[in-house]
Order: sequence, then structure tokens, then C-alpha cells
Amino acid sequence: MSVRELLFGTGRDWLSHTLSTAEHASSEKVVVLDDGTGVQRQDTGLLYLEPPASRSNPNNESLIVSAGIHGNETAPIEVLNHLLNELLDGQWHLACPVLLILGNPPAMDTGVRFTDVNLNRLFGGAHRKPEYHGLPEAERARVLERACDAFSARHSTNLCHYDLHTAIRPSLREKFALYPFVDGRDVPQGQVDFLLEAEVNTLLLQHREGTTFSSFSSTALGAESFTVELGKALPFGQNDLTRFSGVSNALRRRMKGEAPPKQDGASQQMTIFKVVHEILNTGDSFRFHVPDDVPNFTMYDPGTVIWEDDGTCYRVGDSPEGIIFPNRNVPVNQRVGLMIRPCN
Ligand SMILES: O=C(O)CCC(=O)N[C@@H](CCC(=O)O)C(=O)O
Ligand SMILES: [Zn+2]
Repeated sequence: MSVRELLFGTGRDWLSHTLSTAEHASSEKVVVLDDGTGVQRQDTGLLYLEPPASRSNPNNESLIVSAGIHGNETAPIEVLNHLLNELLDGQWHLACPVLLILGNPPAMDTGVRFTDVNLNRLFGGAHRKPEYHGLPEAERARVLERACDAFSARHSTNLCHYDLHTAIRPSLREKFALYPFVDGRDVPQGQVDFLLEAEVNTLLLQHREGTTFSSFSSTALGAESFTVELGKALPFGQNDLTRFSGVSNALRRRMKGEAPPKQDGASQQMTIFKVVHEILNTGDSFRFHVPDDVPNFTMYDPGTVIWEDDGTCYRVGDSPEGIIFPNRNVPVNQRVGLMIRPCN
């Protein structure tokens, strides 16, 4: 029997196993690969990978890599599943501890962003709020936080978390990352180089702490964390995975413990924006003036009214601002979009 079948059952791999057990927690299972790497299936969509103690970890790091926090963002899920299949098939050897996560299996199974409530607003303990009590996403946020806590307790040195997403709208800048806000922390150059290696050449600096998965791992675990947006969200089977080869190659290189490639200074440059305003749905009188079909990074001139309600009118300030993730169909008090301004 192949390693894949031992872990996931006849004819299955991690993704098909995760979809088939989406409605219930799968039992724990451990398999040791021929090269001594331990693979522990901790729960549905939750895998802990540990190289043998005798192997060196040249980059001295540990990685949490997640996808499918939104169930309809399928390309990053397929990317992680392919990388895992390569590892299980013996195509390369793992050098560092890795926690691999498929975030929201029931939503993945039905091809929706979430089933009851947006999982990526429930981290940092937000899942404990009474209004989320008993909802499947609240329980999943608790399970994921606990798994990340346990992983970081074992592997706290140079812990990094990449939470992979795709966007609802097209983007004028196709691939971009968001760096969660932590007071006084700057983005390390090594992380910028990794993002460029992954063909992500735009970075957004958050202006305050949030309740996203990357914000949780950054604040609570001290990880270097990013939400990474890799293109437009499409259903399973419709992704052109060649568009994701940058992130796939960069993650494989990190998992193998290889040194970063030499940067080509002229062509590789990160464009950085800072978030200047988070638009929230304020309730009955909230009016959002961004049309439904504008792409991410559409820029607005100073003075443009972006949103208003009976008490507030938000206008673009003294220099142009861009819109990210515009989405008027969110519950009261949730994010309708982000306004950004270029830093360089
Ligand atoms: O395209 C959209 O409107 C949403 C894409 C998405 O899921 N983005 C993440 C960003 C998380 C962050 O701010 O770090 C989200 O909204 O959860
Ligand atoms: Zn997403």
C-alpha cells in the first residue's frame, strides 16, 4: 500500500480525504516515510510534518502554511496538495517542521467562501464571542488555534506562517501580500525576498490588529505571518496552476531547506502600500459608493466620497487612495473594504 493510501485511504490523497471527511473530525494517523520523515494526520485538513532528528534544518525555521480558510479559494489548496503528494511520493526530502492546513473543509466541499460565518474573522479568540456559539466555523477556528499553539510550543524558532488566498475580484496587481499589524515590527528583508521569489511583488502593511488567521499567528505566536493573495478565486478544476508556480517553487525550496536564490536587483522590486482606513458596514444608513465591478487597487482622487452613513462621510485624503477587497455584502460591523496609499 502506498504512503498516500496508508494516510488517506484507497485511491485518496490529502485533498480528497479532506473533502470526504469535511463534516466530521478524522481520526489521528501517523506514518513514517522511507527517509524517516514523520507525517501525522492530526484532524481533517490538518497535517504535521517532521523531518528525522538526524537531518539538518539549514534555514533553522518552522513553517505553518494554510489554504482554504475560504472554501471557494481553491488554487492554493491544489498547490499545497501537489506539494504534499510530491513529498509523500519521495520526490524530495523535508528539512524543517511544517504544519499544513486546509482551513474550512465543509466550505471547500460545497464551493463556498464559508458556510455560516467568515472563518477569517474569528481568530485571536473572536470565535468565543456569544454570537458565534455553536457555529462550525467558530469550532474550526478553535481547533486551528490549538494546533498552531501546539506547533509553536515545539518549534518557536523562526516560525513563519503563510496563509494563502485568492480574491473575489480581479486585481490590477494580481499577487499581493498583507502584513498584519504588530506595534514596532518591520517586515524583515528575508521575508520580502521570499515574497518576490513567490512572484508576489506588492505588499500591504496593516494599520491595526485584526481577527484574521495571519494576525493571530503574528500576535499570539510571534510568527512572521502574511496573508498572501495569489490571483482570482475559481472553482476546483478551473485553475491554471502554471500561474501559481512561483509560490509553489518558493514553498518547496523552503521546505527542502535550500538557500534563497540570488535576487536580481533591477527586476525584483516590492511595491509597498499602507492601509489607511478600514471600511466597516455601519448598519442601516451605510452607503458604499464603490461600484460592484471595480478591480482591487483601483485608485481614487483626493476628495472622492467612498462611503457615508447618517453620521460620517469618508472622503479620500490629500493624496490618491486605492480600494482593496470591496464587498458590500457583509454583516454589520464587518469589513467592506480597505483603503490604501502607496509608501514608495
Ligand atoms: O477578495 C476579497 O474580497 C477577499 C479575499 C480575502 O479573503 N482576503 C482576506 C484578507 C485577510 C487579511 O486582511 O489579512 C480576507 O478578507 O479574509
Ligand atoms: Zn480569502
